[in-house]
Amino acid sequence: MNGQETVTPLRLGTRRSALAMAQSGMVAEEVAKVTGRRVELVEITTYGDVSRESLAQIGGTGVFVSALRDALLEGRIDLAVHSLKDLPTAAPAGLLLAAVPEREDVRDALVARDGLTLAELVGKSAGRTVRVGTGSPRRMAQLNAWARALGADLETVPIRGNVDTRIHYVTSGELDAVVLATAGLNRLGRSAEITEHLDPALMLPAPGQGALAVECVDPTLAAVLARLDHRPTRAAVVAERALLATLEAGCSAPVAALATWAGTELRLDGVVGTTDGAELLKMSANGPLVPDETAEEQAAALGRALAVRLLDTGAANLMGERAR
Ligand SMILES: NCc1[nH]cc(CCC(=O)O)c1CC(=O)O
Repeated sequence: MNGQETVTPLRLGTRRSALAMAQSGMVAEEVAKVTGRRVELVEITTYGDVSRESLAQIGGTGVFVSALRDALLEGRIDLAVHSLKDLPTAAPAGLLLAAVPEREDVRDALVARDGLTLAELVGKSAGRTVRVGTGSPRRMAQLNAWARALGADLETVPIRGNVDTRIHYVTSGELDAVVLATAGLNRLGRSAEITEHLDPALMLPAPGQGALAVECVDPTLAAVLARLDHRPTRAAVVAERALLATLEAGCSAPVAALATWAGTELRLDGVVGTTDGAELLKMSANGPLVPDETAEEQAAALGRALAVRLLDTGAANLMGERAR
């Protein structure tokens, strides 16, 4: 007996998808190490998992998160693991973002037929439309903008579903390629199926992509879970999410954002566009971050400032404009 069996295990709430289970399993091991407690996974079905409607119809990626948050607030679980990019920028009162562990690969990945890259697909499909599956307006906007600039005959096809379902569109021959997050494929041990890692210059990732969020309610538990926090990752995603939150208040066009570190400088790239790729606005900002207790607020200020510049430069006029 090591004594661990006598204390109640921590209940870690997770979605049931293969990706969520893989992510939660990894975090559970780390949580067990820092808390010295056993961790059991509690599977929670979210509306996003059972509905086949498009994410836009059912209210965005927040549908994956709200059932887990309800379980936390009702005390049915002690902590929850989310993909940070699915986490709405506004959190209900009482929830603590206890840890943002070190980020995985941030890039989007192409899984294409015959091992091809995007450029090869377009080059080898003369006279035929290249069909690329993605349900993400952000990915559609950037793929379509890329194709327009090249005069390439490419069509984005809205698809949804888990990683298996999406890759099956390619293996079945229905689509030429699909775009997925590299991080998800890596965590599932399926990186070998990636045929191209898309350069962020072509396909800027979603705010928070590749990062996880560990949420809980109990401040004592949060203080222990803070040992899983990776500060450079947290500052980066704080900047990206501040940009997203500010843009969400000003327009509803697709948004991409990526903060990267160069020494003590945080560089933030942002993209806002129209889904058809006819307009794509790209801007970046740099901030030397002082690594003190205000680092997160400095990162957030960088994100808000870039969002305001994007809005002033035309993001507010893009399709889907909201009154402001
Ligand atoms: N929108 C669903 C979602 N949420 C997080 C990931 C991947 C893992 C990550 O970005 O951390 C995915 C799948 C995808 O975009 O291919």
